[in-house]
Amino acid sequence: TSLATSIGGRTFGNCMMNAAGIRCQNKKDLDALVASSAGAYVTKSATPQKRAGNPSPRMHTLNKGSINSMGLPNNGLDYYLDYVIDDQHKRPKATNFLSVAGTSLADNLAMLHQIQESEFNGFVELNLSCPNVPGKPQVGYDFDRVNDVLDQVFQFYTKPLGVKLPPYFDLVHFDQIAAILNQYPLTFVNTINSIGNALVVDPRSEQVVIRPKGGFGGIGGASVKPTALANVRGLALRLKPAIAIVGTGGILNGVDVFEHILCGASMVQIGTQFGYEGTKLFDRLSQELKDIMNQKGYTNIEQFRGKLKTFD
Ligand SMILES: CC(C)(C)CCc1c(C(=O)O)[nH]c(=O)[nH]c1=O
Repeated sequence: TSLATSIGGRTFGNCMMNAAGIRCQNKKDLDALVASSAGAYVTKSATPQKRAGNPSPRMHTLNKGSINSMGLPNNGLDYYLDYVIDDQHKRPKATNFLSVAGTSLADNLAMLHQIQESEFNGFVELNLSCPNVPGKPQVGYDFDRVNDVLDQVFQFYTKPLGVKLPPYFDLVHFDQIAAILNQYPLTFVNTINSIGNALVVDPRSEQVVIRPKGGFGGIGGASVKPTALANVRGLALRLKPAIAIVGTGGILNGVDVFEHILCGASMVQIGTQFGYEGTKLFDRLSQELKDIMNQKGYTNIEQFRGKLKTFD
């Protein structure tokens, strides 16, 4: 039973990896991912310079979930670029993911130019949940802006690149974002990022649970799985086959991985649950997925990827 997958002509021994932002901010975290049974790793979304991020408490644990407003704490692009290039020398057959989230278009373009000129040969994951011009929603919810960003990026960026999308909740939005993405030579689309600007209240203290943004933050974990599966499926049905789908959101068990793949995901990412369980999560999920595949008579994921049935 093989959990291998391929994206953009690269093969991965395991179709599971971490989601950007969780246990991937420093060398120690990334080394643990390299040593784990995860098929790849992605680095914490990078900005040009190191950032401290928001004041704590900025992440709160929920029952099987999380809310966060971290504020992009990261060690800066140079730190992650050095790490992935060093790792690529050590493990030339592996494909590493480098996440980028500039707080402006200029920052994103500057970082992508630097990566383009470097010897990095892995995948860039461009985080489109990054902020936009004031008065506008995040880039991922401003379709003209998405088009503009990708148009400018692909004027010069020739290495494999994917985008990390926020969740959409309207079928017309699936149509609109897919129509834009299909115009570009994207290697993958990663869906979903946390469900933005949720609010968790502690009825005992009568207070919100995180400090930044008056308590508003992104939700991850079990409660987002139906939205995540809808976005994986909605985009799988609309994107050209050359654009692979990375499924993220609500994965706690092997059956959740199976469902993401059934909806069309070629790779899955785990955030919240990976945060709680650490890298042994990948051993557990791999065994659980293999057990499900054995019960169903599948020997590889291509046999069921995207094969979700409807009633008609
Ligand atoms: C939300 C941003 C801070 C603009 C990007 C980084 C990010 C964060 C974060 O660093 O707060 N948290 C998420 O759940 N998803 C993200 O993409």
